Amino acid sequence: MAEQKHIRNFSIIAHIDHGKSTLADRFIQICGGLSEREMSAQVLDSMDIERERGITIKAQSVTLNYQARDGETYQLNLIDTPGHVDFSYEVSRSLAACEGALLVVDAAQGVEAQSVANCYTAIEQGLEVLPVLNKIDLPSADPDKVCTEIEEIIGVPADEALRISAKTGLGIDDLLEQLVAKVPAPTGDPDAPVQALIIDSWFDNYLGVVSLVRVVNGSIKRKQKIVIMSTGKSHQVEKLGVFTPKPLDMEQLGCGQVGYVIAGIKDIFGAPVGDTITVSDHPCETPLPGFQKVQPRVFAGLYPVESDDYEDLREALNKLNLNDAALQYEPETSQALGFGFRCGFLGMLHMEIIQERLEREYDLDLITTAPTVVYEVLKSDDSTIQIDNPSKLPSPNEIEEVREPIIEAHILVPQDYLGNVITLCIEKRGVQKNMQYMGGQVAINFELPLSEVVLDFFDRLKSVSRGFASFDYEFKRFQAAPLVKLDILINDERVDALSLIVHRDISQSRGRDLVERMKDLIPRQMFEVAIQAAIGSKIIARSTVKAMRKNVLAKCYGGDISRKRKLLEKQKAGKKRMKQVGKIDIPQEAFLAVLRVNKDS
Ligand SMILES: Nc1nc2c(ncn2[C@@H]2O[C@H](COP(=O)(O)OP(=O)(O)OP(=O)(O)O)[C@@H](O)[C@H]2O)c(=O)[nH]1
Repeated sequence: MAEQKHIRNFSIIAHIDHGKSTLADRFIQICGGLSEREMSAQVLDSMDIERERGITIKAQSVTLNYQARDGETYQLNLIDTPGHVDFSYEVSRSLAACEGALLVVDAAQGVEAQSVANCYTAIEQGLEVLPVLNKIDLPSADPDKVCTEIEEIIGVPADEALRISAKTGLGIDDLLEQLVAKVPAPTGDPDAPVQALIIDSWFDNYLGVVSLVRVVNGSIKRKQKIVIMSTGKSHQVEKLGVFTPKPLDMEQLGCGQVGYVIAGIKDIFGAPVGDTITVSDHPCETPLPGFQKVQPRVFAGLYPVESDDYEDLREALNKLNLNDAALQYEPETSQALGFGFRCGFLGMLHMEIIQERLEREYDLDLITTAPTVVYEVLKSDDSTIQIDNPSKLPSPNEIEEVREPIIEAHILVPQDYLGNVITLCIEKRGVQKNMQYMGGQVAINFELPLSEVVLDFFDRLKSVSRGFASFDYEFKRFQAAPLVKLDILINDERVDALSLIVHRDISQSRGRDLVERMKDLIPRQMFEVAIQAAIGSKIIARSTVKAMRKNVLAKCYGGDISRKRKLLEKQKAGKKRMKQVGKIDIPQEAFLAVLRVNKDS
């Protein structure tokens, strides 16, 4: 087991695509964690979806042994952090297990808003931050300029920043040396009562709950009785060890180490993230501080296409929630969609990922309603309520005012695209707060309604700046605005799952766009379908889906039953991700039509 003074716990902070995974792979290669063949796939991104989307979502760790130039062998624990703006809360979680962080900046792209935010988190948590310039092999790399940016925008000295190429391997040895020299060893007390922080937990069908922990004080041994402090329950440690990145079982996890603990916990809420583990024969008195609870910002309804899948959906959400504390859900019923869950997410990417995981890992077919933010409503009786579902907005005579969430966006953009970005923010009802020129980049702050940001702001920002602008945001306050509820009626029935809350000034055009788009999305039925948009009792737009001319079954002449069944099955397959509302089949796309309307308006 490594001596405490030879342990280095660190994370890599980087904006998406700046090369974090490539660098991690390079470390693993140099330290001999995997064979050439095993290196073929990037190892830190462990979930399928991550690999496909090329983004890192969940915190993972890898333990490496590095033989340094001073002749000593160091144990390097690399804790992975996600790079997308939706997941910044997971960054602070990973950083809590570290003494140092490598701030990796693409030497051709320069500093981006997300890495600024994450770097501040690292500094706040008292970590030693080492700036590193990556992709130095690219002809477009401008390391001097990027060094200036790091100093001006982030405010960390960059004169000793190493210039590396994670791709070619240039400078990686020097970087490992710098890491060992500058990142401090963990300071815990090996003789104190055990305190281990749960950084991540996930559910394994064979092993039960697997937790990634950072041993802060004392040490945990195999077979020992541990206690999960929040539940007070004790369990015997069956296995513990480190990821190399393959799991490597050990006899004990020493003070300062990061590794996994498996203690036969079958209850999926048995070892929550942020909780403290101690041992039963000599327990500690107080738990570690844990993590701040995160607030979901975007809400949507998730409904099984087949109502029989409801319990499976609940079970799947329970399991996902174990290592994704940001995911919130509670049962909800919709007149149109039946039984489902209202789920809270950090942002749109988070929502898409959860939906994909539910469908892929848990084999569920789901309908998602259009995402919405939380509104605060001051009612005429002076009470205040928060609503996360537009259909719950009280009727206008009960409402004194409706308040929407306002965020402050911090945007970094090269000067050439500044005009486009400002135009976009103003279109999204933004109010400019601040602007500062730094090197070739401009840092601007805008206050924006969150509802305008969650839908497509990120994509639009990328497209108007050719991918160069980056942003980060924080919640500011609720603010009154003239907001109204727009209802959609299908054949005179109000479909609660299609209601949305919009700004009064654009409600007319939004309603018209929406019914037009729905007309194209709802397939023809045996009868005419009228689609209407209404505000209160006033109809503001209407469109019609014409009746279908032919009946598929008519072809069967009522005779051949097997043929008929085949046709029906074919139809059923085509019906996937459709929901029958009344007598009408509505496809998934129609529920999300509002997202696209937003893009064009
Ligand atoms: N030329 C060059 N390309 C690099 C270098 N390092 C990484 N890349 C490339 O940059 C792209 C992004 O690298 P990744 O390592 O996947 O980026 P990442 O930061 O891990 O991205 P996330 O996992 O989404 O956070 C890949 O196509 C890499 O091959 C480098 O030093 N030089």
